[in-house]
Amino acid sequence: MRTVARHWADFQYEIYLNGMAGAVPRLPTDLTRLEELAEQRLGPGPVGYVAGSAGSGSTARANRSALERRRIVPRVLRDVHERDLSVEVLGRALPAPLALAPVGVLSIMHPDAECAAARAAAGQGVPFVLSSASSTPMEQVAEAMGDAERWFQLYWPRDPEVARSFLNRAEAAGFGVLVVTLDTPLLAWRPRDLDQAYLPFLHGVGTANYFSDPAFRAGLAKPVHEDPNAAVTHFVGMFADPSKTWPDLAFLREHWDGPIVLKGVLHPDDARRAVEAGMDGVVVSNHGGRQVAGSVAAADALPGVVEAVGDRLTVLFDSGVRTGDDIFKALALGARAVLVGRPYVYGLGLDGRPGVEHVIRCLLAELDLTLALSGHATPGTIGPADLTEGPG
Ligand SMILES: Cc1cc2nc3c(=O)[nH]c(=O)nc-3n(C[C@H](O)[C@H](O)[C@H](O)COP(=O)(O)O)c2cc1C
Ligand SMILES: CCCCCCC(=O)C(=O)O
Repeated sequence: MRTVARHWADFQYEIYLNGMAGAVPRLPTDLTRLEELAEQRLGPGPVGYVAGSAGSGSTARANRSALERRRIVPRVLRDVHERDLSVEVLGRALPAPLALAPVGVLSIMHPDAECAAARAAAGQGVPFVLSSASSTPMEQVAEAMGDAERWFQLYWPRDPEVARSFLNRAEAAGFGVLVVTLDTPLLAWRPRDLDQAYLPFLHGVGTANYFSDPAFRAGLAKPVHEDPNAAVTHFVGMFADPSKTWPDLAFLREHWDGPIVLKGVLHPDDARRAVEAGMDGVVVSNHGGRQVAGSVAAADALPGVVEAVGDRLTVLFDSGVRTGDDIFKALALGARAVLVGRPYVYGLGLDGRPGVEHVIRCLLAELDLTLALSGHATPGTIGPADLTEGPG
């Protein structure tokens, strides 16, 4: 089950060695600088879609301040010479507690889109979570990844035949974990997209899994290429179903053999219901602040969910992770692993597959060093005692 330990911090030495030969990294190693660079190079439409969040952005800001407010209390003299970031998640041996979050429509950022991001993840051994709303059909992404660890994110289609078809296709294409996103039964009020009237799906971008799906196409009067507008309209009506309730999860359990993880859980009672429904995990997430404006910060919700179900479910975390120390803090609050969204999307936009690799390597090198400098040799020894809450 265990993976061979990788020396993530070696990336630091690689960078310095390259520097002796006159080369500096193509992208900044402070990943918080990527958004601005991406906006300069790619323009406001696509980057506005990626960077944007719900309402005035208060949830996205709260995500950051909830992580920044928590401070690591380093320990010394603990023999951190040999380190191993590997963890077991949902029965899978991962080289580090990190996965790439499901992000739709990656083709707005780079023509190689999901395949480039998926190859980068595969090369680093990090799971890639493919969005239902990808610009590339799931089978093509699977082919790009070989045997590498891949999970499929479901936007639960209104039509059960389409839902069943997605699950069958994902299973057949080797996606091992189903991540069901529950926080987006409707698209939130997102002023940055509204002000630019920019929504790629309405142009048939990010609809590849639907337009390639036999059950979806069976609902169209004409083939997609003959009437693309009708296909888009069908997609908009199909994409999600706000009338779903907890008992509906039985359908997914019935049609998916592997682990099922519910994404977008913030309340301990919802986490308890996930246990009752036979789910395997939850992602404590507020969708990177893109859904409920004024929502609780994901890092503030994490301890309550861990306390409620941490001994019965795998608790994952996302929303606001930008650095290795953010990952450390999420682990200290009880997450088993974290998902990262926007940083890798900016890396993709700026440099394709190498840009995504850069982001993964920076995050994990920084995590490795943070672990060592805080007195830990493995993620397993990190806990709440490693954190304090600083002022403001
Ligand atoms: C442009 C964009 C598209 C997204 N698309 C999806 C999606 O298709 N499915 C999904 O479950 N989450 C989606 N998310 C949310 C991410 O999975 C994740 O929860 C969020 O990005 C984490 O926050 P972070 O960006 O601060 O890391 C999207 C996020 C962004 C930024
Ligand atoms: C109408 C399709 C909406 C897909 C939403 C993708 C997403 O999760 C996000 O933008 O956030």
